[in-house]
Amino acid sequence: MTTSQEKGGTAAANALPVAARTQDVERFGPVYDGELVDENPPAPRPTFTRRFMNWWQRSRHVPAVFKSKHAARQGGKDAVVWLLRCPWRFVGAVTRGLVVALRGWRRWVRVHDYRDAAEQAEKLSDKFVEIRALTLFRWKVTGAVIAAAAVALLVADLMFGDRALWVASAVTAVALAIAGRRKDGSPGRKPVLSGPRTLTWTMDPQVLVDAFRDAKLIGKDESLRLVERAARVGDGWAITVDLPATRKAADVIKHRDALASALAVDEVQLIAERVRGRGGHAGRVSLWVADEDPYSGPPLRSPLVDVEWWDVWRPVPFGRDARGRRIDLPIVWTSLLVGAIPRQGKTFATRNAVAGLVLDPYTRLYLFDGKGGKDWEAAEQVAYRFVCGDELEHAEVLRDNLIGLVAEVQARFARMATLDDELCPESKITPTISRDVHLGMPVTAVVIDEVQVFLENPTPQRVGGKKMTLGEYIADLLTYLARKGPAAGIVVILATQRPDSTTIPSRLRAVLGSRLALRVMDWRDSNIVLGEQMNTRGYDASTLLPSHKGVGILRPDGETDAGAEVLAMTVRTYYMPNAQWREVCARGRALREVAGTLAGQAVGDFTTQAIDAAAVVKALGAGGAVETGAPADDPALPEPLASVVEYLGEEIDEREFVPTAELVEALSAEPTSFGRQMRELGCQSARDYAPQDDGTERRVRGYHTAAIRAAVAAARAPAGDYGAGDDDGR
Ligand SMILES: Nc1ncnc2c1ncn2[C@@H]1O[C@H](COP(=O)(O)OP(=O)(O)OP(=O)(O)O)[C@@H](O)[C@H]1O
Repeated sequence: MTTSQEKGGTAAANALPVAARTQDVERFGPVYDGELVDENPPAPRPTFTRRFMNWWQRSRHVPAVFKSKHAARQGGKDAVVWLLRCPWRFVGAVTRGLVVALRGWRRWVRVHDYRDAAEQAEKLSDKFVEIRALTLFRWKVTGAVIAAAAVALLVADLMFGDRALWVASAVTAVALAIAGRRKDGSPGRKPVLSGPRTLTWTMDPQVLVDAFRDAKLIGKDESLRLVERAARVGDGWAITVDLPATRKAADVIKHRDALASALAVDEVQLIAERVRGRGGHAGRVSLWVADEDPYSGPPLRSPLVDVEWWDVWRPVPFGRDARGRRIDLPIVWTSLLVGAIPRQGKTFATRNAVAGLVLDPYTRLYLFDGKGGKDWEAAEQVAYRFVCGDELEHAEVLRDNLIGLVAEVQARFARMATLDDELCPESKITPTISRDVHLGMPVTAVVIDEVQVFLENPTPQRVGGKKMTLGEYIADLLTYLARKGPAAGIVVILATQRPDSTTIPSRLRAVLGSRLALRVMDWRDSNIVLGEQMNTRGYDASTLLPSHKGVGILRPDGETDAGAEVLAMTVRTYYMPNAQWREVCARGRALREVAGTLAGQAVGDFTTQAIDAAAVVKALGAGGAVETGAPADDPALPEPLASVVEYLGEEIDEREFVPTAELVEALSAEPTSFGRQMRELGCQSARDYAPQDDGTERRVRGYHTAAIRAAVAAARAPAGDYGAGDDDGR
């Protein structure tokens, strides 16, 4: 995103439908013009010059300093620093050379090599007399050399004066400096640095190479290639390096903490990212080392507080990364899960996303607050439905509204099927459809804070002849909405302080597109929010600090400013205290009044539409078959997948991991061909912990149920079916 927030506000305002713009909108806040861009392409250079410049820029033989003004400036600075440091480095090298010379002489005079050899051959006592004689002889040689040198110096002094002494001293110093110059693998000559090495490595990239070796990210004989030298970026230093061939940048990200330790900085200060796309490859890493904890400053003010209105089709300002880069989160066509232990900023983070919806008058909000506090109170004035509380009656209202929304999804798909291709090209809602009040399909968000309160409700229900708890039914409804709703403009946003596998069933998690994990208890909880195996890829929200309120790991669904290829990033969410939140909500109401879109509870209308409950149950059955366990004789499922699904039954949703040994035994299958067949069906085995008979846990080979479910979905769903994703396969 290249325009500033204010520009964004203007662009968004221009996008307002004519109906809304022609009414009396009271404007406040500055409105800036867009950035001027020179559209005229530069005149092409003569071919030879261009070819020469190309060669010059790419040639390995041309030093980097001659390639750009920036590099030349940096090179000049480096040269000055080098010159200033020269005298100190020379003194240091001479001192180290002296130590090396003295050590070498000591070893020689004490006949260490001979002594060691005799010791190893266990003949030390036999050789004792010989060693002693040799030691004595070497002492005598030393004495003779010193005496000869002293005499030679004296004679030279007498013959040539002080000059001879100076020349001799200079030659000795240079010899010692050469002996004492830094060389890898020379014992006693490795730099031992104290304190953070951030500054040191910017001066001497060898320190960075050593850190990579110490962190075991490269081998002892391997080195790094500098792609971009250390430069100041924001409040830290950035550098881009190429790893040796076959080493992977993903491993550096995974073992970031080991590298942080080797560089003697806190891991929150070290940001390691892969450089992808053009100019990047699997072995190129960009490192940024912050001068201090980048998340410790004063809270960040949300840009949404200062905009007149927001277009919800644009990613919503969500926070900033450690380097201060803005992170915007796409809201439409996806869904969001926020998980964290209490008091880490879950509600505030969720409010950031919801603020974007509040500030777009063409959106509809269903808000359910299971906490029952005043965090969401202000949104009541704009919400189509607002429910606050954790009693049975509140859970029932939620259920009824979700049933209504499932019916609404079906109705929207039916209506979209009748629209012409120009208005609705892909059976998906578009900005034009969502803003056409006559079509009645506004972007609608179902926001549930503390969703676990509702999902754990044990009240028995009978749904389509099947017995289940109210919580399970709500989970099924939410799963349907998160799976089918986004294409119809219905967005699910859930926040929970209990991100465990029993509270949020995996079938629901698997269809939630974006995830934000603020601090959680352990890596398992982190994986539950972010997706399977994310800790092994270097993303573990349990390592975030308690003092880092509002800081979390975001795994976005779709492209963010950090790029579509970025798997996840640590983000410090914007802080919108209650006063600002109230302001935003009041503005949202005013905008809806002007646009004529204020509806539902906000205008005292509590009526609900008549719903065909049987159609909803049927829809759930069709949409939920994959998650709730397939019938064994399902003809769509090939073997051995069908047998695996039959064997696991309901456990396919309840368990995370099934050992191969267990499956092979239960199905009486031959292990090798079983593995091959599963692989062919797109179900890869993995290694993970599984409980043993003796109560311990051991890492064994097996299948993650998410992978099995994904393979089931792939085997069943027609190509391109929307939402057939899983935790990792998104
Ligand atoms: N982005 C942020 N920057 C700075 N401080 C924040 C941020 N977000 C939240 N906080 C602080 O953290 C506190 C807890 O936030 P919040 O109420 O959102 O937590 P929660 O996870 O929803 O808690 P609970 O689970 O109890 O509802 C807030 O009072 C606020 O002071």
